[in-house]
Amino acid sequence: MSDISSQLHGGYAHPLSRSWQGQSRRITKSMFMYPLFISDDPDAEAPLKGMPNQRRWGVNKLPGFLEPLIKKGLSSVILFGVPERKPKDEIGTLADDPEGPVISAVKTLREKFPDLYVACDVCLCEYTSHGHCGILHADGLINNGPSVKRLADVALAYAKAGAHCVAPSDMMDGRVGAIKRALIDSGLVGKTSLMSYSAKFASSLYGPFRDAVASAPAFGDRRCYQLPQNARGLARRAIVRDVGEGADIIMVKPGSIYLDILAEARQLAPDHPLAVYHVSGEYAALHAAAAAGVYDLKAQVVELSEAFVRAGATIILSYFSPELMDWLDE
Ligand SMILES: NCc1[nH]cc(CCC(=O)O)c1CC(=O)O
Ligand SMILES: [Zn+2]
Ligand SMILES: [Zn+2]
Repeated sequence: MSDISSQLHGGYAHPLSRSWQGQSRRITKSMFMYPLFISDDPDAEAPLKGMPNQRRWGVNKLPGFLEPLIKKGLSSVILFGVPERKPKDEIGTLADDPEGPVISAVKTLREKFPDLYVACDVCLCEYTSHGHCGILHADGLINNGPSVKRLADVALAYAKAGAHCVAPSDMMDGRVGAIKRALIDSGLVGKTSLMSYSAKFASSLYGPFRDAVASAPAFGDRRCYQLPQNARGLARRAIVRDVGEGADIIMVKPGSIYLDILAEARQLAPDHPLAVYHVSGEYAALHAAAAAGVYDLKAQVVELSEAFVRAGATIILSYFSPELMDWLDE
């Protein structure tokens, strides 16, 4: 009954997650999941310097911003919290603050937009004083055990608040199994999808995101937990591991320059929805290149989306989601 491998319902509890179980070769609006930065200032609508057209949104401003996009066909979002008012600490206490940005936004969005699929990124780096994705040993190295326990608590708090999907991006070993176990033990496993950032590489393409959420590590880097750029083998092992630990959706990140890994993920997890994260650095670079006349932005974004789908993606996390709701009508 409570075995991890027997839990399938959470992966298709929502009409949208049911649609992702097919493997369309065509780009559709329902493939796009829009990443949103949520401030703890409820009235924020602050432009982000490295990411044209993106903002840090306060909970009060979010419904007005999203309503027209949902009317045009936006069907899913993924939330990242940005605490600007309360102090960060060593263990990321603010991550599951009941009055914090993510939990408030989940509740608001579930109430205002009953059909919208709401995913929550699960990580500690936005909330820790040191900016790392887990809890640290005294010597500054990642302490995997307590990190996994803390991340499972955070994921559970988001699921309890109403998230359709929890998505751990921290890269600790064993967190997918721990989160699945927490969902089973709390009775939420049948309605909450678990999307794992399985093959997330230590990339130079995350800079604009780290500026947006103020999550750059205060010292060191993330190379001891995110995957080495050359690591095809580790990526394959992580994908297989996360399938075994009960992930409902597998993700590869970044997108464009990891298409080979995406195609491998499709082979290794042929029966799972497969997500690709078209990350902040890719987004910023596309805007810069289009502004320099290298190509037409829409043409290039649609071409890239074709490439993601051709390689096997069924879900695309993209900051271009708002534009795509128009472009895919044309
Ligand atoms: N856990 C942090 C996290 N979650 C998503 C991104 C990057 C997303 C983007 O660049 O758009 C990052 C940055 C990082 O790992 O440093
Ligand atoms: Zn992180
Ligand atoms: Zn290490």
